[in-house]
Amino acid sequence: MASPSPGAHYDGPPSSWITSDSRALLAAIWSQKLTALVLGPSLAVVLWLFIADYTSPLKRYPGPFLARWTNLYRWWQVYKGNYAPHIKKLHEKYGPVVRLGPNMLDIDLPELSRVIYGTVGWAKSDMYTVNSPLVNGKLLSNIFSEVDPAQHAKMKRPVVRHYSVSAVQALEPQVDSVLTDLLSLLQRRYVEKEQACDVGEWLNFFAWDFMGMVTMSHTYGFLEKGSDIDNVLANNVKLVDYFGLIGQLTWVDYLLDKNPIHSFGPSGIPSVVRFTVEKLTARTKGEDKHYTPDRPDFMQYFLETKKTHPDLVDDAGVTAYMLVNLLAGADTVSIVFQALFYYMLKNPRVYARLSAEVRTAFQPFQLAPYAQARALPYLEAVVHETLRYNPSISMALERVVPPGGLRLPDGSVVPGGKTVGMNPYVIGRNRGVFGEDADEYKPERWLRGEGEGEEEYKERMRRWWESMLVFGGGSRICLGRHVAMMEMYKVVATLVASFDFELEDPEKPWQICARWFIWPKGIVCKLRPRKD
Ligand code: HEM
Repeated sequence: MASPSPGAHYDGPPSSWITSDSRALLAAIWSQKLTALVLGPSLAVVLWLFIADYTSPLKRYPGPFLARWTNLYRWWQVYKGNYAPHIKKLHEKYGPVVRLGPNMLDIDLPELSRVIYGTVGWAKSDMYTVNSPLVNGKLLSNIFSEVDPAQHAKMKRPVVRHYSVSAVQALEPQVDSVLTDLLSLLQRRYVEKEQACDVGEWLNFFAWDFMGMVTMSHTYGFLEKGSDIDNVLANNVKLVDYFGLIGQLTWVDYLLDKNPIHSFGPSGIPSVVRFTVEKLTARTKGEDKHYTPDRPDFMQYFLETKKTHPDLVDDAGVTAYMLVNLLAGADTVSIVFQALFYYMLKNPRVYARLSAEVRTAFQPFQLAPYAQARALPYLEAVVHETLRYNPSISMALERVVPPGGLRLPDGSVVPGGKTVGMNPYVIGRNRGVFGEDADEYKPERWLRGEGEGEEEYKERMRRWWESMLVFGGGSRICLGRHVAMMEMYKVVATLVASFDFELEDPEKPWQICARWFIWPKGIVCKLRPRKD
């Protein structure tokens, strides 16, 4: 019998070599090997999952089955785009504490908001680091994304005074100039031409141009163009969605956006970055034609900070503060505006009462001064109710439990190192705080009730605001909340005093996509000159 020589063709042993007995034997050996190969690791994984679940200190907290083992459950809910409403349903099913991941609890206990957001030592979770780019191998955090409380305090200290009520009131002329543009564009394009107007889209253009104006005395030009420019708005949605999605699986960020070989992350908004840097360069060279010292803006405030805190703020720091303003302040306000117009127009009672109040105070096309607008009680009620009912943020504001743990009202203790968070949407609809009708849009709840004493009313308002997390809380509370309030009061009062609005199809609901933000779409209206 010739053995096959190296390199020669070999057809295998003659079939007569393999008897049926040896075939059966071979098959048995292979099936044993396969069984060992497949079943062994599978059993090990199942055992590991069982042990991980059994020994987890969070095992007592209820939640969806898959969430006990993987954050993919949360990722999937974000991906589906109905996050906040879904989490609310989970709380209705499981109670105030829901386990949303192997190490994460979503908590609907407003009485704990002061503890989680208002006490020292509660760091933001690593979800936020997705928001910090990797530069030369180091995370470049910003005032929103920094997770270390001490580092965050260093970033906040130099700029916090520029967001105070008085600093913000000094920006009012900047608001007026963009508001004037909005009014005349709506008048020319829609009222005079009797065309249906996608009000949501225009409020979004306004919110972005407004942030450009208060930040660098120059708009990006969305209103003038009447559309997106360089895909800034579309890419920004991708950027924010990436944060919401990959924030659930932070390690994936190192395979995608922070991949050292090639980044697969979202493209970002390079033209906005370029525009911001150009404006800053022009200002520092004294060549900025749009800036006059009698109309301050945030860039000027931040440049002052560079002088007062040279150890903490350089040009890159000024650019970062400006960019965070744009990214944190445009979409958030735009979403609340859109929700306010949608719910106001869906509820004729609300629209009638608001327009009666506003029209008594302001003439058509009069730019409502902030001080006067915020003195209108029903307008205030509508703004507060919209913030409660439809906060811009759809996800929990995650924090890491400090080493001492978190004691829950049932006596259990969530150990240090675990992640907990409250969702502004869920908390805003908590029946224990806002009443059995918390799921209804009803601005009247913010007015003083019949028979309610002044002190009692003030105490209720204090309690409600303390519970609501629409602007976050404690040392990480939204820096721009006074800016947002000024913008909302002035814009709503001015628009409602100027035009009659009517939904083009009152039966057609808007569409929302709830990931990190609750993106609205489809608020198409007929606009007419104000009748009375
Ligand atoms: C209705 C509008 C707004 C809403 C609902 C809102 C909401 C929030 C929330 C919930 C946080 C805290 C996030 C967390 O703890 O994870 C936050 C932080 C922040 N917001 Fe706003 N925001 C709004 C408008 C603005 C505006 C207009 C600006 C800029 C002028 C702004 C700038 C910031 C900044 C800089 C932070 C980070 C603060 C820090 O960590 O120290 N926001 N915002």
